[in-house]
Amino acid sequence: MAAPSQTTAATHQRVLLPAHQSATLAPSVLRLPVCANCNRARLSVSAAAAPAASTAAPSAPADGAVAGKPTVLVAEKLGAAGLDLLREFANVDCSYGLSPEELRAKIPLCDALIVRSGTKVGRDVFEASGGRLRVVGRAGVGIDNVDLAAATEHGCLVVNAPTANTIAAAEHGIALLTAMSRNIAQADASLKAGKWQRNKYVGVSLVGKTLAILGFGKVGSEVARRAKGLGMHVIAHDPYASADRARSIGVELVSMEEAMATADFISLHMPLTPATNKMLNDETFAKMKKGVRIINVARGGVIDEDALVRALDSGIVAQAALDVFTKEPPAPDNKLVLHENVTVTPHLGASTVEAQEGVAVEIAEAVIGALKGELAASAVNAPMVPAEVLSELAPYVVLAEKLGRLAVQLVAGGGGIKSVKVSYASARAPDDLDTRLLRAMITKGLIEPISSVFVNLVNADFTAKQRGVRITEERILLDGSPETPIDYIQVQIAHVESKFPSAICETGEITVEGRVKDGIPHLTKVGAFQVDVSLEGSLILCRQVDQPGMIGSVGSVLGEENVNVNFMSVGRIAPRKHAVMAIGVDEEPSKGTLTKIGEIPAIEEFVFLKI
Ligand SMILES: NC(=O)c1ccc[n+]([C@@H]2O[C@H](COP(=O)([O-])OP(=O)(O)OC[C@H]3O[C@@H](n4cnc5c(N)ncnc54)[C@H](O)[C@@H]3O)[C@@H](O)[C@H]2O)c1
Ligand SMILES: O=C(O)[C@H](O)COP(=O)(O)O
Repeated sequence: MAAPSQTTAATHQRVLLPAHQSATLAPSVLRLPVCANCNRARLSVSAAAAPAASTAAPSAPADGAVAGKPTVLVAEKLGAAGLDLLREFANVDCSYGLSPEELRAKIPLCDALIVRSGTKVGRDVFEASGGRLRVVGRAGVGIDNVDLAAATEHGCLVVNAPTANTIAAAEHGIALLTAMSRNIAQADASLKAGKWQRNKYVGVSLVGKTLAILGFGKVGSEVARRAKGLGMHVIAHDPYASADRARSIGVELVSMEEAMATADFISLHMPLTPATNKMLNDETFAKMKKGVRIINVARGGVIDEDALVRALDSGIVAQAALDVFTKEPPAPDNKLVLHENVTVTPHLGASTVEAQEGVAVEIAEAVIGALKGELAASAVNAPMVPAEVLSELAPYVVLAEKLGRLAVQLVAGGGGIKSVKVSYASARAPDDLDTRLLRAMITKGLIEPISSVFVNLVNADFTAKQRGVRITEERILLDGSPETPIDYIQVQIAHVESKFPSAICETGEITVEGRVKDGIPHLTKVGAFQVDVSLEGSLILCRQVDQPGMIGSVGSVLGEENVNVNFMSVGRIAPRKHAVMAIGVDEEPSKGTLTKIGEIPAIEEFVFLKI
């Protein structure tokens, strides 16, 4: 018994077509999404899936490069262990300190780009790449220097190295905290200048003081642990952090207001986003305890730097210790850098030998995995689909793409597709079935045959929305065992005519439905007609008067032309009325063969579909 359940409106888009994407796209971008060797999930950004890199602008390998290997441009210094890993798999071009123009000139030759925080990877870079760039690896945490929207629009995966520099950043935060509170940098400079100023550099103690951590993520929580070890009272503000996790390390989560009002020290550890941009400003400084001390190893942009100068000058903020700046490097006359109550370092938070080796390996593995087509655990702009889930969904992924391909080929006329409904029939609870990947593959199947756009998991929703295609998803809850993830998938296109009118069901939509049988995707319904044909090779759909000899007539036309039939199935409404015959063929029949099929008297309509 079937009961319709939730309907989810997916948001979708029309793509800004990167110049490269010619009609020579690899025909099937995502084959089997699980690597036979390592059983790890594969994502369709692999070399085989690449949008015709060879047709993209210049692609000759650089000097010493091996043809056929992907090219990785490393634009900022990366640890040796990471470079070694990259060189085993790719041609590696280490070009540090490129100007924006030089980067744009090189990027059309590159499949992947690795940067730290010093390289801006803006829309111009993706546009200049001509579509060849498939992965941007950020060798570190913050991805505010990468234009994620542009990356997504160009189907380019962005991965980062989220864990390897956490401890280094936390240690640097503690180093700045202690150095600031004891005036280490100022006293060092004074002594080196020949002065002995013991009275000037009296510090403040940390024990018993309140430290407010803003951003209780990986770095923030490690700073908290260490500060507790120094005897500080630690509170934290983070709208998304778990109170249990905070409690487990003896930290109380508080409101922003409470953090402002009670902290003697404030340490910043949130990402730079539109919401955190200039989060500390005149208004927030005014709410702080007079004489507060600020530490920032997050991003310069989370502080309004002019407001901080004013707060320092007025004495609201006694001292600040900054590793990061809105503009890096800051201008030589930057007032904060020159302020006597400010301790500065040139973005050194991640700069330990250990962290840089770790980050290099972490990002090299992520980039190689992404180039191989594996789903990256640290993908920033693609949905995370755990490998186990992907492995289970593998045959349905193939089915989803093929149903999309079939459905779109059944559309007649140039009105365009506006509305697609996808129904997943399953005995699984809605929360237990992740359909993002299937939706992406249906989108790929729907869009690639009618455009030169390369669709992958990264840009599927964007591409559909850009093309004005609204895709809604529906779950049909079935009774039965939830062991099989999906019983059938149905794709319906509304408000269009069909070149095979029998594909339009009673409610007016082009309808195709499929199931996975023994691991093979099958087409099981066209319009109102039940059929059963495996989705391999190509497909001929015929509507005919149900009468003896039809299979033989069509079969012999195909046989005469040496077209091998791999599957045949007839679905009919009632005996001797109308029937739909679905014929799977290994070879593409010639036009003449198709004309001959059309001339068989009982055939009322037919269509040839490439799967
Ligand atoms: N200086 C350096 O060299 C260096 C090194 C590593 C990380 N970082 C920076 O440190 C920051 C934190 O890194 P991480 O690895 O801990 O990241 P993370 O994602 O683990 O933690 C960030 C935390 O900030 C929280 N957050 C988001 N918006 C917030 C808001 N409005 N108010 C309060 N909290 C908010 C999130 O919920 C999350 O818990 C990032 O900006 C990163 O770029 C700098
Ligand atoms: O976000 C980060 O990981 C840090 O800011 C480190 O940046 P870096 O790689 O430029 O040192």
